[in-house]
Amino acid sequence: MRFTKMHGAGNDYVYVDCFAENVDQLDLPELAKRISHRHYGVGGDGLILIRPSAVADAKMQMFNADGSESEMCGNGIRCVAKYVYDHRIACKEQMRIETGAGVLDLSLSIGADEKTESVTVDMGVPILEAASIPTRLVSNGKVVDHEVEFAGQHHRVSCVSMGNPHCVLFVPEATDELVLGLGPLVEVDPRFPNRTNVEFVQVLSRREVRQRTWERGSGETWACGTGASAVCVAGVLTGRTDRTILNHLLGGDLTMTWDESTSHVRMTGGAVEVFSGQWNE
Ligand SMILES: N[C@H](CCC[C@H](N)C(=O)O)C(=O)O
Repeated sequence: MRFTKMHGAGNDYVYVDCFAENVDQLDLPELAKRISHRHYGVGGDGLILIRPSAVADAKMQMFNADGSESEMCGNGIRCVAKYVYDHRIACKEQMRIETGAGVLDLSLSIGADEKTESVTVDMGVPILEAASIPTRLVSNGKVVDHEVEFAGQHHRVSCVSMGNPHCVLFVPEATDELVLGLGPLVEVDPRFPNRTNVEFVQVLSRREVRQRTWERGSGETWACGTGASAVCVAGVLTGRTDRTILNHLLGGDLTMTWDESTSHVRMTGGAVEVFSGQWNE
């Protein structure tokens, strides 16, 4: 089976082109675990399948490194768009990609070499109702700077779904103790029935933040696009940041806007193809 390694802001996945490869007989959660392994496999934050779609130019199916499936991946969808354009599956600078969180619109910026340089994704309208995220932190309404106790410590959290669940904590500094210590506890806290992705965010100014991410099913990653979207929304809801921010993640920067008139979140960032190979297991 041929695969391609790609990353968006250092959030790296193993991509399989299912326009060319047949994966029907494979145990996909098991394949995701093995191929993502950084010592025994190709190495990555998970596995993303680029599939034909009946309603869009392509369909993205995404698995975390632990084999669990997620609805959406913001860095992944930019890479899927780049692959679809650069490999001439659809030569369109405006394309639509189907995800577990609906069909999203993407706009590609093409370089002089005829390859995709950056991609803007319309991430849609964030989901804020607690039951739909889902979280049981409150019985109804939004979770915005809500005081919560995790392992005996008090924190303020804001919860946003971008199709997948996020819990955002604004902190003076995103330390290892928080990301690697608290992150895994929040991920599996029973008040998040589907588990959750966790973002630790330092506000640098009203227009600039620094984010570290503990991802559901993959641990710390170098970037998270749905997480950056959730952070953009949470920053506005809590009055900390403007509607357009530059988000510095460990592996690169993402520009985020929560549009006031449409309520849609837009994300712009790079997408990089690193290498291709053949998986022989
Ligand atoms: N890194 C991805 C998100 C993966 C989310 C996944 N860990 C989940 O279980 O929802 C992003 O760029 O949006």
